Amino acid sequence: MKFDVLTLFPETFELVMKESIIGRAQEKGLVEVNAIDIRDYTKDKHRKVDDYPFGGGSGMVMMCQPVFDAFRAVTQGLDTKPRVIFMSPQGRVLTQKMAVELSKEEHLILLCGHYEGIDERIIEELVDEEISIGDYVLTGGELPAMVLIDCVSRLIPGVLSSEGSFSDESHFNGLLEYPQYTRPAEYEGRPVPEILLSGHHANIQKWRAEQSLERTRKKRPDLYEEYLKGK
Ligand SMILES: CC(C)(C)c1cccc(C(=O)NCC2(NC(=O)c3cccc4nocc34)CCCCC2)c1
Repeated sequence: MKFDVLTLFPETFELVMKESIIGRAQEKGLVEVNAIDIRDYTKDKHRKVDDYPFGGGSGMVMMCQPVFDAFRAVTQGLDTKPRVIFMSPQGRVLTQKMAVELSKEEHLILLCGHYEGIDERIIEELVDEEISIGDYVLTGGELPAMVLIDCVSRLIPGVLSSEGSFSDESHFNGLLEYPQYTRPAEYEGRPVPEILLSGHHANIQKWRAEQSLERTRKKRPDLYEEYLKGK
């Protein structure tokens, strides 16, 4: 899977994307993350990438030319146009189901906005779909792009070393995780549920399944509904 990220802050990606599982996945050649600096494609002698909005208003808007030319640089020579995703508050909110779909792509181009936004003609012409990571105000699309890369990369075979455990991880079946404990068995007088120390694997699995269901029903009734529908 190749991610080409069009951004004004490529160094942010280099730092985050070489760490942890994404870094290892890149070393294994399973995932490639290229941060493309939109500013490298500006034709303006002052390397301008933004300008005042037509119609007035506060803030600046990202201009067409640098983004169009960065896009062309990434896609030139390719026989198929990769799927272009604009990380945007106006997009469909990212879910695990969408991540599974995206993980089947070979090559994704992610576009990150900044300032007050991007010129609409970029969206009309280049963008296939807008995806949001959630309803809150952010400074740019960079963190959302890293969130998308993280959740999609984990789904690529070979990226997660413990592939086996993935299947029983509760988010795989859409439920919240059961409570987790580790040593010591009693911490400052606080015990670990007996069942987990019993060694009865069938009972432990049953208890965990009940805990996942109960927690999801209580904390995320929306996910619980989804789960019941999917059963
Ligand atoms: C109603 C709501 C959602 C609170 C809202 C309404 C109006 C504006 C924003 C907002 O944050 N504008 C700033 C902006 N955000 C994002 O890029 C962004 C935000 C959230 C999730 C995202 N997922 O991907 C990208 C995301 C970064 C600078 C360039 C313009 C977009 C938010």
